[in-house]
Amino acid sequence: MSTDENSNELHLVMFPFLAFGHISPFVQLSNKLSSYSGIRISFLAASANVRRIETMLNRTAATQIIPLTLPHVDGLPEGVENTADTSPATVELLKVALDLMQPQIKNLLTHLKPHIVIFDFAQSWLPPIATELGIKSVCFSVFLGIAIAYVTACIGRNIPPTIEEVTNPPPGFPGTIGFRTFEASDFLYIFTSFHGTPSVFDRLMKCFNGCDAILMKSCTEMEGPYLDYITKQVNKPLLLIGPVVPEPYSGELDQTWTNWLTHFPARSVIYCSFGSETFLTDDQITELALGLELTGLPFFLVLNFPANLDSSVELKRTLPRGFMERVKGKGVVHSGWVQQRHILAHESVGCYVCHAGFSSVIEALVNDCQLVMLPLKGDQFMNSKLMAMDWKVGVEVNRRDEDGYFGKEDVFEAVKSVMMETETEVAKSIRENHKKWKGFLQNDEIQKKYIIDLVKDLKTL
Ligand SMILES: O=c1ccn([C@@H]2O[C@H](COP(=O)(O)OP(=O)(O)O[C@H]3O[C@H](CO)[C@@H](O)[C@H](O)[C@H]3O)[C@@H](O)[C@H]2O)c(=O)[nH]1
Repeated sequence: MSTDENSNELHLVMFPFLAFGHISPFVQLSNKLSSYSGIRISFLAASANVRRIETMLNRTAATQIIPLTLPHVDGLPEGVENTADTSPATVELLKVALDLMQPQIKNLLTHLKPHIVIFDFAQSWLPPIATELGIKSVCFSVFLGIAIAYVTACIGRNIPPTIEEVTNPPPGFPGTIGFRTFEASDFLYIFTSFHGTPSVFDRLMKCFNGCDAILMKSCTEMEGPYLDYITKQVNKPLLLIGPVVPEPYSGELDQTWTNWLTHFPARSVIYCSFGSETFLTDDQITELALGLELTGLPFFLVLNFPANLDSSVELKRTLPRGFMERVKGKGVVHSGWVQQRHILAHESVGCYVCHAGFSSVIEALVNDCQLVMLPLKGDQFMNSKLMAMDWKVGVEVNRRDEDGYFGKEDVFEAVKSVMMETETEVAKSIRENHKKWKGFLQNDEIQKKYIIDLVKDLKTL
Protein backbone atom coordinates (compact mmCIF):
# COMPACT_ATOMS: atom_id res chain seq x y z
CA MET A 1 0.00 0.00 0.00
CA SER A 2 1.30 3.47 -0.70
CA THR A 3 0.34 6.60 1.21
CA ASP A 4 -0.64 9.87 -0.52
CA GLU A 5 2.24 10.86 -2.74
CA ASN A 6 2.11 14.49 -1.73
CA SER A 7 1.39 14.37 1.97
CA ASN A 8 2.82 10.96 2.82
CA GLU A 9 -0.05 10.93 5.31
CA LEU A 10 -1.51 7.63 6.53
CA HIS A 11 -5.26 7.87 7.11
CA LEU A 12 -6.64 5.24 9.49
CA VAL A 13 -10.28 4.58 10.30
CA MET A 14 -10.88 3.02 13.74
CA PHE A 15 -14.02 0.95 14.13
CA PRO A 16 -14.40 -0.79 17.52
CA PHE A 17 -17.28 -2.98 18.72
CA LEU A 18 -20.01 -1.35 20.82
CA ALA A 19 -18.39 -2.00 24.22
CA PHE A 20 -16.09 0.21 26.27
CA GLY A 21 -13.85 -2.81 26.95
CA HIS A 22 -13.20 -2.63 23.18
CA ILE A 23 -13.53 1.12 22.59
CA SER A 24 -10.86 1.92 25.23
CA PRO A 25 -8.09 -0.18 23.59
CA PHE A 26 -9.00 1.36 20.19
CA VAL A 27 -8.66 4.79 21.80
CA GLN A 28 -5.30 3.80 23.30
CA LEU A 29 -4.14 2.58 19.90
CA SER A 30 -5.31 5.84 18.29
CA ASN A 31 -3.57 7.93 20.93
CA LYS A 32 -0.30 6.04 20.48
CA LEU A 33 -0.45 6.34 16.69
CA SER A 34 -1.62 9.95 16.52
CA SER A 35 1.38 11.04 18.58
CA TYR A 36 3.38 10.40 15.38
CA SER A 37 3.18 12.99 12.66
CA GLY A 38 1.64 11.92 9.39
CA ILE A 39 -1.10 9.78 10.96
CA ARG A 40 -4.71 10.87 10.49
CA ILE A 41 -7.37 9.11 12.57
CA SER A 42 -11.11 8.95 11.89
CA PHE A 43 -12.73 7.24 14.88
CA LEU A 44 -16.17 5.74 14.21
CA ALA A 45 -18.48 5.76 17.23
CA ALA A 46 -22.18 5.19 17.82
CA SER A 47 -23.65 8.61 18.68
CA ALA A 48 -24.44 7.73 22.30
CA ASN A 49 -20.79 6.82 22.93
CA VAL A 50 -19.25 9.94 21.41
CA ARG A 51 -19.20 12.10 24.55
CA ARG A 52 -17.31 9.56 26.60
CA ILE A 53 -14.86 8.89 23.76
CA GLU A 54 -14.20 12.64 23.51
CA THR A 55 -12.89 12.55 27.08
CA MET A 56 -10.45 9.73 26.26
CA LEU A 57 -9.22 10.44 22.74
CA ASN A 58 -6.30 12.85 22.34
CA ARG A 59 -7.65 15.43 19.94
CA THR A 60 -5.29 16.78 17.32
CA ALA A 61 -5.97 18.53 14.04
CA ALA A 62 -5.58 15.11 12.43
CA THR A 63 -8.09 13.31 14.66
CA GLN A 64 -11.85 13.27 14.25
CA ILE A 65 -14.72 11.32 15.77
CA ILE A 66 -17.42 10.36 13.29
CA PRO A 67 -20.83 9.65 14.85
CA LEU A 68 -22.72 6.61 13.60
CA THR A 69 -26.46 6.02 13.69
CA LEU A 70 -27.31 2.70 15.27
CA PRO A 71 -30.21 1.18 13.29
CA HIS A 72 -33.38 0.36 15.18
CA VAL A 73 -33.69 -3.24 16.34
CA ASP A 74 -36.85 -4.54 18.00
CA GLY A 75 -36.16 -5.16 21.68
CA LEU A 76 -33.10 -2.88 21.90
CA PRO A 77 -34.12 0.30 23.74
CA GLU A 78 -33.52 3.61 21.97
CA GLY A 79 -30.20 5.20 22.99
CA VAL A 80 -28.66 1.94 24.24
CA GLU A 81 -25.51 1.75 22.15
CA ASN A 82 -22.91 -0.10 24.21
CA THR A 83 -22.83 -3.32 26.22
CA ALA A 84 -22.62 -1.56 29.59
CA ASP A 85 -26.01 0.10 29.00
CA THR A 86 -27.80 -3.09 27.95
CA SER A 87 -29.24 -5.87 30.06
CA PRO A 88 -28.15 -9.52 29.73
CA ALA A 89 -31.40 -10.15 27.83
CA THR A 90 -30.66 -7.55 25.13
CA VAL A 91 -26.87 -7.46 24.90
CA GLU A 92 -26.68 -9.74 21.83
CA LEU A 93 -29.06 -7.41 19.95
CA LEU A 94 -26.18 -4.94 19.66
CA LYS A 95 -24.60 -7.34 17.16
CA VAL A 96 -27.85 -7.39 15.18
CA ALA A 97 -27.77 -3.56 15.07
CA LEU A 98 -24.08 -3.59 14.13
CA ASP A 99 -24.72 -5.96 11.23
CA LEU A 100 -27.42 -3.60 9.93
CA MET A 101 -24.81 -0.82 9.66
CA GLN A 102 -23.11 -2.26 6.58
CA PRO A 103 -24.58 0.25 4.05
CA GLN A 104 -23.80 3.17 6.40
CA ILE A 105 -20.19 2.03 6.85
CA LYS A 106 -19.71 1.38 3.14
CA ASN A 107 -20.98 4.85 2.39
CA LEU A 108 -18.69 6.43 4.98
CA LEU A 109 -15.61 4.54 3.80
CA THR A 110 -16.39 5.52 0.22
CA HIS A 111 -16.28 9.17 1.23
CA LEU A 112 -13.47 9.02 3.77
CA LYS A 113 -11.18 7.01 1.45
CA PRO A 114 -8.80 5.94 4.26
CA HIS A 115 -5.74 3.83 3.55
CA ILE A 116 -6.61 1.32 6.25
CA VAL A 117 -9.63 0.48 8.38
CA ILE A 118 -8.78 -1.04 11.75
CA PHE A 119 -11.80 -3.01 12.93
CA ASP A 120 -13.05 -5.32 15.66
CA PHE A 121 -13.96 -9.02 15.88
CA ALA A 122 -17.75 -8.54 15.42
CA GLN A 123 -17.61 -6.77 12.05
CA SER A 124 -16.92 -9.91 10.01
CA TRP A 125 -18.65 -8.28 7.01
CA LEU A 126 -16.14 -5.46 6.85
CA PRO A 127 -13.15 -6.99 4.96
CA PRO A 128 -15.10 -7.65 1.70
CA ILE A 129 -16.44 -4.06 1.76
CA ALA A 130 -12.94 -2.67 2.33
CA THR A 131 -11.44 -4.84 -0.41
CA GLU A 132 -14.14 -3.71 -2.87
CA LEU A 133 -13.26 -0.08 -2.09
CA GLY A 134 -9.50 -0.67 -2.37
CA ILE A 135 -8.98 -0.10 1.37
CA LYS A 136 -6.77 -2.39 3.47
CA SER A 137 -8.36 -3.88 6.58
CA VAL A 138 -6.64 -4.81 9.83
CA CYS A 139 -8.43 -6.83 12.51
CA PHE A 140 -7.40 -5.53 15.94
CA SER A 141 -7.67 -7.91 18.88
CA VAL A 142 -8.31 -6.20 22.19
CA PHE A 143 -7.58 -9.52 23.89
CA LEU A 144 -4.26 -11.01 24.90
CA GLY A 145 -2.60 -13.43 22.49
CA ILE A 146 -3.08 -16.36 24.85
CA ALA A 147 -6.88 -15.97 24.58
CA ILE A 148 -6.84 -15.63 20.78
CA ALA A 149 -4.43 -18.57 20.54
CA TYR A 150 -6.94 -20.81 22.30
CA VAL A 151 -9.66 -19.70 19.87
CA THR A 152 -7.47 -20.30 16.80
CA ALA A 153 -6.77 -23.80 18.12
CA CYS A 154 -10.35 -24.58 17.02
CA ILE A 155 -9.71 -23.62 13.37
CA GLY A 156 -10.64 -26.39 10.99
CA ARG A 157 -13.28 -27.95 13.22
CA ASN A 158 -16.66 -28.62 11.64
CA ILE A 159 -18.43 -28.82 14.96
CA PRO A 160 -17.77 -27.02 18.24
CA PRO A 161 -15.47 -28.84 20.68
CA THR A 162 -16.89 -30.69 23.66
CA ILE A 163 -16.17 -29.55 27.22
CA GLU A 164 -13.71 -32.46 27.58
CA GLU A 165 -11.84 -31.35 24.46
CA VAL A 166 -11.62 -27.76 25.69
CA THR A 167 -10.25 -28.78 29.10
CA ASN A 168 -7.15 -30.33 27.49
CA PRO A 169 -4.65 -28.06 25.74
CA PRO A 170 -4.80 -28.76 21.99
CA PRO A 171 -1.79 -30.46 20.33
CA GLY A 172 1.06 -28.01 19.84
CA PHE A 173 -0.45 -25.43 22.22
CA PRO A 174 2.36 -23.71 24.15
CA GLY A 175 2.77 -24.65 27.80
CA THR A 176 0.39 -26.89 29.65
CA ILE A 177 -2.37 -24.41 30.25
CA GLY A 178 -5.82 -25.93 29.87
CA PHE A 179 -9.28 -24.99 31.05
CA ARG A 180 -11.11 -26.23 34.11
CA THR A 181 -14.61 -27.61 33.51
CA PHE A 182 -16.45 -24.38 34.39
CA GLU A 183 -14.06 -22.33 32.25
CA ALA A 184 -14.49 -24.71 29.32
CA SER A 185 -18.25 -24.40 29.51
CA ASP A 186 -17.93 -20.59 29.47
CA PHE A 187 -15.57 -20.84 26.46
CA LEU A 188 -18.30 -22.64 24.48
CA TYR A 189 -20.20 -19.30 24.40
CA ILE A 190 -18.06 -18.31 21.43
CA PHE A 191 -19.70 -21.06 19.36
CA THR A 192 -23.25 -19.95 20.21
CA SER A 193 -25.39 -18.09 17.71
CA PHE A 194 -27.93 -15.54 19.02
CA HIS A 195 -30.88 -14.07 17.08
CA GLY A 196 -29.74 -16.01 14.02
CA THR A 197 -26.49 -14.01 13.71
CA PRO A 198 -23.04 -15.65 13.39
CA SER A 199 -21.30 -16.88 16.56
CA VAL A 200 -18.23 -15.07 17.90
CA PHE A 201 -16.07 -17.89 16.53
CA ASP A 202 -17.57 -17.59 13.03
CA ARG A 203 -17.20 -13.81 13.09
CA LEU A 204 -13.60 -14.00 14.20
CA MET A 205 -12.69 -16.58 11.57
CA LYS A 206 -14.27 -14.44 8.81
CA CYS A 207 -12.38 -11.39 10.12
CA PHE A 208 -9.09 -13.29 10.18
CA ASN A 209 -9.62 -14.83 6.73
CA GLY A 210 -10.75 -11.60 5.07
CA CYS A 211 -8.41 -9.02 6.61
CA ASP A 212 -4.97 -8.01 5.34
CA ALA A 213 -3.32 -8.32 8.78
CA ILE A 214 -4.13 -9.03 12.40
CA LEU A 215 -3.03 -6.51 15.02
CA MET A 216 -2.45 -7.64 18.60
CA LYS A 217 -2.27 -5.48 21.73
CA SER A 218 0.72 -7.49 22.82
CA CYS A 219 4.38 -8.20 22.11
CA THR A 220 6.87 -11.05 21.88
CA GLU A 221 8.35 -10.32 25.30
CA MET A 222 4.92 -10.67 26.89
CA GLU A 223 3.72 -13.79 25.16
CA GLY A 224 5.94 -14.82 22.26
CA PRO A 225 4.98 -18.54 22.19
CA TYR A 226 1.24 -17.74 22.01
CA LEU A 227 1.79 -15.20 19.23
CA ASP A 228 3.88 -17.75 17.30
CA TYR A 229 1.08 -20.26 17.75
CA ILE A 230 -1.49 -17.81 16.30
CA THR A 231 0.78 -17.11 13.33
CA LYS A 232 0.94 -20.85 12.61
CA GLN A 233 -2.84 -21.21 12.86
CA VAL A 234 -3.83 -18.20 10.72
CA ASN A 235 -2.12 -17.47 7.48
CA LYS A 236 -1.90 -13.69 7.98
CA PRO A 237 0.74 -11.14 8.98
CA LEU A 238 0.62 -10.52 12.73
CA LEU A 239 1.32 -6.90 13.71
CA LEU A 240 2.08 -5.88 17.30
CA ILE A 241 1.59 -2.64 19.19
CA GLY A 242 3.65 -3.74 22.15
CA PRO A 243 2.94 -3.31 25.84
CA VAL A 244 0.21 -0.68 25.78
CA VAL A 245 -0.15 0.79 29.24
CA PRO A 246 -3.23 2.97 29.75
CA GLU A 247 -2.24 6.60 30.23
CA PRO A 248 -2.67 7.93 33.77
CA TYR A 249 -5.89 9.80 34.42
CA SER A 250 -5.51 13.51 34.54
CA GLY A 251 -6.61 15.33 37.69
CA GLU A 252 -6.75 14.21 41.28
CA LEU A 253 -8.57 11.34 42.96
CA ASP A 254 -11.95 12.43 44.29
CA GLN A 255 -11.51 13.99 47.75
CA THR A 256 -13.95 11.56 49.42
CA TRP A 257 -11.86 8.57 48.38
CA THR A 258 -8.56 10.31 49.11
CA ASN A 259 -9.76 11.08 52.65
CA TRP A 260 -10.95 7.53 53.17
CA LEU A 261 -7.82 5.83 51.80
CA THR A 262 -5.45 8.12 53.67
CA HIS A 263 -6.79 6.75 56.99
CA PHE A 264 -4.97 3.48 56.45
CA PRO A 265 -1.31 2.47 56.54
CA ALA A 266 0.71 2.16 53.34
CA ARG A 267 -0.14 -0.88 51.18
CA SER A 268 -2.83 -2.17 53.55
CA VAL A 269 -6.08 -1.61 51.64
CA ILE A 270 -7.65 -4.19 49.31
CA TYR A 271 -9.22 -2.57 46.23
CA CYS A 272 -11.67 -4.99 44.66
CA SER A 273 -13.46 -4.40 41.38
CA PHE A 274 -14.58 -6.21 38.24
CA GLY A 275 -14.20 -3.73 35.41
CA SER A 276 -16.89 -2.26 33.25
CA GLU A 277 -19.08 -5.18 32.23
CA THR A 278 -18.58 -8.14 34.55
CA PHE A 279 -21.19 -8.91 37.18
CA LEU A 280 -21.12 -11.36 40.07
CA THR A 281 -23.92 -13.76 41.02
CA ASP A 282 -25.63 -13.37 44.40
CA ASP A 283 -23.63 -16.27 45.88
CA GLN A 284 -20.37 -14.87 44.57
CA ILE A 285 -21.12 -11.46 46.13
CA THR A 286 -21.84 -13.09 49.50
CA GLU A 287 -18.68 -15.20 49.55
CA LEU A 288 -16.49 -12.37 48.26
CA ALA A 289 -17.80 -9.92 50.85
CA LEU A 290 -17.36 -12.45 53.68
CA GLY A 291 -13.89 -13.34 52.38
CA LEU A 292 -12.80 -9.69 52.42
CA GLU A 293 -14.19 -9.33 55.94
CA LEU A 294 -12.27 -12.44 57.01
CA THR A 295 -8.94 -10.90 55.95
CA GLY A 296 -9.37 -8.19 58.60
CA LEU A 297 -7.83 -5.72 56.15
CA PRO A 298 -9.49 -2.48 55.06
CA PHE A 299 -11.20 -2.85 51.71
CA PHE A 300 -12.82 -0.82 48.95
CA LEU A 301 -15.27 -3.08 47.13
CA VAL A 302 -16.87 -1.98 43.84
CA LEU A 303 -19.90 -4.02 42.80
CA ASN A 304 -21.82 -3.20 39.66
CA PHE A 305 -25.06 -4.61 38.30
CA PRO A 306 -26.63 -4.82 34.83
CA ALA A 307 -28.06 -1.49 33.64
CA ASN A 308 -31.69 -2.62 34.03
CA LEU A 309 -31.27 -3.08 37.81
CA ASP A 310 -31.21 -0.51 40.61
CA SER A 311 -27.78 -0.88 42.18
CA SER A 312 -28.72 0.40 45.65
CA VAL A 313 -31.55 -2.15 45.81
CA GLU A 314 -29.22 -4.88 44.55
CA LEU A 315 -26.52 -4.03 47.10
CA LYS A 316 -29.04 -4.24 49.94
CA ARG A 317 -30.39 -7.52 48.58
CA THR A 318 -27.08 -9.27 47.91
CA LEU A 319 -24.70 -8.24 50.70
CA PRO A 320 -24.74 -10.57 53.72
CA ARG A 321 -27.05 -9.59 56.60
CA GLY A 322 -25.37 -7.16 59.02
CA PHE A 323 -22.30 -6.90 56.78
CA MET A 324 -22.19 -3.10 56.41
CA GLU A 325 -22.54 -2.58 60.18
CA ARG A 326 -19.77 -5.09 60.95
CA VAL A 327 -17.26 -3.58 58.51
CA LYS A 328 -18.10 0.05 59.28
CA GLY A 329 -14.99 2.22 59.34
CA LYS A 330 -12.95 -0.48 57.65
CA GLY A 331 -14.73 -1.42 54.48
CA VAL A 332 -16.68 0.51 51.85
CA VAL A 333 -18.91 -0.86 49.14
CA HIS A 334 -19.57 1.29 46.10
CA SER A 335 -21.58 0.89 42.91
CA GLY A 336 -20.67 2.88 39.80
CA TRP A 337 -17.61 4.22 38.04
CA VAL A 338 -14.49 4.98 40.10
CA GLN A 339 -11.12 6.45 39.13
CA GLN A 340 -9.42 3.09 39.09
CA ARG A 341 -5.97 4.23 37.96
CA HIS A 342 -5.82 6.81 40.76
CA ILE A 343 -6.95 4.26 43.31
CA LEU A 344 -4.42 1.64 42.23
CA ALA A 345 -1.70 4.29 42.45
CA HIS A 346 -2.69 5.39 45.97
CA GLU A 347 -0.04 4.44 48.52
CA SER A 348 -2.56 2.91 50.95
CA VAL A 349 -3.70 0.36 48.36
CA GLY A 350 -1.74 -2.88 48.69
CA CYS A 351 -3.87 -5.49 46.96
CA TYR A 352 -6.13 -5.60 43.92
CA VAL A 353 -8.75 -8.34 43.76
CA CYS A 354 -10.06 -8.28 40.19
CA HIS A 355 -11.63 -10.06 37.23
CA ALA A 356 -8.35 -10.14 35.26
CA GLY A 357 -9.65 -7.83 32.51
CA PHE A 358 -6.67 -7.13 30.25
CA SER A 359 -6.31 -3.41 31.05
CA SER A 360 -6.94 -3.91 34.76
CA VAL A 361 -4.13 -6.44 35.23
CA ILE A 362 -1.72 -4.20 33.34
CA GLU A 363 -2.79 -1.24 35.51
CA ALA A 364 -2.14 -3.36 38.62
CA LEU A 365 1.33 -4.30 37.41
CA VAL A 366 2.45 -0.72 36.78
CA ASN A 367 1.57 -0.01 40.41
CA ASP A 368 2.74 -1.76 43.55
CA CYS A 369 -0.36 -3.61 44.69
CA GLN A 370 -0.52 -7.39 44.85
CA LEU A 371 -2.69 -9.07 42.25
CA VAL A 372 -5.42 -11.54 43.31
CA MET A 373 -7.51 -12.76 40.39
CA LEU A 374 -11.08 -13.94 40.28
CA PRO A 375 -11.77 -14.30 36.54
CA LEU A 376 -15.44 -14.62 35.69
CA LYS A 377 -15.85 -14.88 31.92
CA GLY A 378 -14.28 -15.06 28.47
CA ASP A 379 -10.65 -14.02 28.05
CA GLN A 380 -10.37 -13.28 31.79
CA PHE A 381 -9.66 -16.97 32.47
CA MET A 382 -6.72 -17.00 30.06
CA ASN A 383 -5.42 -13.59 31.22
CA SER A 384 -5.42 -14.90 34.76
CA LYS A 385 -3.50 -18.03 33.75
CA LEU A 386 -0.89 -15.95 31.95
CA MET A 387 -0.44 -13.76 35.05
CA ALA A 388 -0.54 -16.53 37.66
CA MET A 389 1.13 -19.40 35.82
CA ASP A 390 3.40 -17.92 33.12
CA TRP A 391 4.46 -14.54 34.50
CA LYS A 392 3.87 -15.60 38.12
CA VAL A 393 2.93 -12.06 39.17
CA GLY A 394 -0.19 -12.86 41.16
CA VAL A 395 -2.48 -15.58 42.47
CA GLU A 396 -5.87 -16.86 41.51
CA VAL A 397 -8.68 -17.55 43.98
CA ASN A 398 -9.16 -21.31 44.29
CA ARG A 399 -12.39 -22.57 42.62
CA ARG A 400 -14.39 -25.79 42.35
CA ASP A 401 -13.72 -27.46 39.00
CA GLU A 402 -17.25 -28.31 37.92
CA ASP A 403 -19.03 -25.00 38.53
CA GLY A 404 -16.38 -22.46 39.59
CA TYR A 405 -17.78 -22.10 43.10
CA PHE A 406 -15.54 -20.29 45.58
CA GLY A 407 -16.11 -19.77 49.28
CA LYS A 408 -15.08 -16.99 51.64
CA GLU A 409 -12.07 -19.04 52.77
CA ASP A 410 -10.82 -19.25 49.18
CA VAL A 411 -10.86 -15.45 48.92
CA PHE A 412 -9.18 -15.16 52.32
CA GLU A 413 -6.46 -17.73 51.47
CA ALA A 414 -5.60 -16.01 48.18
CA VAL A 415 -5.30 -12.58 49.81
CA LYS A 416 -3.38 -14.05 52.76
CA SER A 417 -0.82 -15.68 50.45
CA VAL A 418 0.27 -12.33 49.01
CA MET A 419 -0.58 -9.87 51.80
CA MET A 420 0.22 -11.70 55.05
CA GLU A 421 2.56 -14.58 54.27
CA THR A 422 4.99 -12.24 52.58
CA GLU A 423 8.11 -14.20 53.55
CA THR A 424 7.25 -17.43 51.70
CA GLU A 425 9.27 -18.25 48.58
CA VAL A 426 6.13 -17.93 46.46
CA ALA A 427 5.23 -14.48 47.80
CA LYS A 428 8.82 -13.28 47.42
CA SER A 429 9.07 -14.50 43.85
CA ILE A 430 5.70 -12.91 42.97
CA ARG A 431 7.04 -9.56 44.21
CA GLU A 432 10.26 -10.00 42.24
CA ASN A 433 8.40 -10.91 39.04
CA HIS A 434 5.99 -8.01 39.55
CA LYS A 435 8.93 -5.64 39.82
CA LYS A 436 10.47 -7.03 36.62
CA TRP A 437 7.23 -6.66 34.62
CA LYS A 438 6.54 -3.23 36.05
CA GLY A 439 9.94 -2.13 34.71
CA PHE A 440 9.24 -3.67 31.33
CA LEU A 441 5.76 -2.17 31.02
CA GLN A 442 7.02 1.29 31.95
CA ASN A 443 9.93 1.22 29.53
CA ASP A 444 9.14 4.01 27.08
CA GLU A 445 11.87 3.00 24.66
CA ILE A 446 10.37 -0.46 24.13
CA GLN A 447 6.93 1.06 23.65
CA LYS A 448 8.23 3.63 21.16
CA LYS A 449 10.06 1.00 19.14
CA TYR A 450 6.90 -1.10 18.79
CA ILE A 451 4.87 1.90 17.63
CA ILE A 452 7.52 2.99 15.13
CA ASP A 453 7.65 -0.55 13.73
CA LEU A 454 3.85 -0.71 13.64
CA VAL A 455 3.62 2.53 11.65
CA LYS A 456 6.20 1.12 9.20
CA ASP A 457 4.26 -2.14 8.93
CA LEU A 458 1.00 -0.29 8.30
CA LYS A 459 2.60 1.86 5.62
CA THR A 460 3.93 -1.16 3.75
CA LEU A 461 0.82 -3.31 4.08
O1 LIG B 1 -15.09 1.90 37.68
C1 LIG B 1 -14.25 1.72 36.80
C2 LIG B 1 -14.20 0.55 35.99
C3 LIG B 1 -13.22 0.45 35.04
N1 LIG B 1 -12.33 1.46 34.87
C4 LIG B 1 -11.30 1.37 33.81
O2 LIG B 1 -11.84 0.65 32.70
C5 LIG B 1 -10.88 -0.22 32.15
C6 LIG B 1 -11.41 -1.64 32.27
O3 LIG B 1 -10.66 -2.44 31.43
P1 LIG B 1 -10.55 -4.02 31.63
O4 LIG B 1 -10.02 -4.40 32.91
O5 LIG B 1 -9.80 -4.55 30.45
O6 LIG B 1 -11.98 -4.48 31.83
P2 LIG B 1 -13.41 -4.48 31.17
O7 LIG B 1 -13.81 -3.30 30.43
O8 LIG B 1 -14.20 -4.86 32.33
O9 LIG B 1 -13.14 -5.68 30.21
C7 LIG B 1 -13.67 -6.18 29.05
O10 LIG B 1 -12.73 -5.96 28.01
C8 LIG B 1 -11.42 -6.48 28.26
C9 LIG B 1 -10.58 -6.25 27.02
O11 LIG B 1 -10.39 -4.89 26.79
C10 LIG B 1 -11.47 -7.97 28.56
O12 LIG B 1 -10.19 -8.40 28.96
C11 LIG B 1 -12.49 -8.26 29.66
O13 LIG B 1 -12.64 -9.66 29.82
C12 LIG B 1 -13.84 -7.67 29.30
O14 LIG B 1 -14.77 -7.90 30.36
C13 LIG B 1 -9.61 -0.01 32.93
O15 LIG B 1 -8.80 0.92 32.27
C14 LIG B 1 -10.09 0.60 34.26
O16 LIG B 1 -9.14 1.44 34.87
C15 LIG B 1 -12.35 2.57 35.65
O17 LIG B 1 -11.54 3.47 35.52
N2 LIG B 1 -13.32 2.67 36.59
